[in-house]
Amino acid sequence: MVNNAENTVIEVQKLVNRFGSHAVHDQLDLAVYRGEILGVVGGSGTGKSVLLRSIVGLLQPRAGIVKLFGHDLPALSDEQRSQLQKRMGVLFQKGALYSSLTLEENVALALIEQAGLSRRDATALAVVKLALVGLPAAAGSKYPAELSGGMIKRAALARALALDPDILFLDEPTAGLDPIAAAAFDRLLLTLRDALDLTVFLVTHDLDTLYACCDRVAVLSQKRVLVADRLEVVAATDDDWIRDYFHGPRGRAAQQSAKSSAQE
Ligand SMILES: Nc1ncnc2c1ncn2[C@@H]1O[C@H](COP(=O)(O)OP(=O)(O)OP(=O)(O)O)[C@@H](O)[C@H]1O
Repeated sequence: MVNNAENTVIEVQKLVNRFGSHAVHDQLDLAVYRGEILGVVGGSGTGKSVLLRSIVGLLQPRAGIVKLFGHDLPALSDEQRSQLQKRMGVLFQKGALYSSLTLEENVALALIEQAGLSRRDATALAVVKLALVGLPAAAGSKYPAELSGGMIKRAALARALALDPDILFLDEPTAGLDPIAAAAFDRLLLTLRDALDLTVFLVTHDLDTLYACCDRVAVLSQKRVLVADRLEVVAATDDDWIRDYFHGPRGRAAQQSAKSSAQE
């Protein structure tokens, strides 16, 4: 697909975010295209999560424009904004499931609160969503504390997908998972993107995920997007952080592992 204005689902222009005197973003530009998995990387504190929060409307930027599906969020009425926000699903960094609710109840709650479904319908749909992310039926009645990190991430993903969003935002979904669970999550993400025609905004530190899943990678540095392009173009960019990240021992291992998988 050719990336152009027609298939741009997120457009960020001249974004400025600041906390007190600490500038996080200054004139940041970024476009996200329909159907892609965009990996967002950068050193710790470069503002990846703040960017995510600005796009989904959880944080009011100091300046700049954030357009979703061509609509400028602040220009919309509350009702229009809330309709648009239903087209986005978010999986936050810590999974953020309610510990006092079972997985089924966690997913159902999103459907009750955001789509106004009855408890019965919401529970029936929650069962489907949990199956969609590959969880066994028995997991639905379990509490988060009873499950592995990988299963919790899947349940949080089921909740992010509860309202059938067009865009999925994931904040470090494989953080804290062992390599096998992380690779399984990567494969699930690719399958779901294709099956559900999703666009994915993926904040990650995980080099294996970048190689396994991402169509493009955006690097945050010096308060802006330094480069947003295919992985090989990004990895060849002349920048100290990029060199250390992509060409350090972990970067080389991830690249090697991606090559071996492609040959299998
Ligand atoms: N609500 C807030 N109030 C004050 N400062 C904040 C707030 N949210 C974020 N920051 C600051 O903004 C900067 C960027 O934070 P952000 O969480 O986006 O970084 P990040 O790139 O996602 O980092 P990491 O990779 O470590 O998760 C950090 O210095 C953080 O302390």
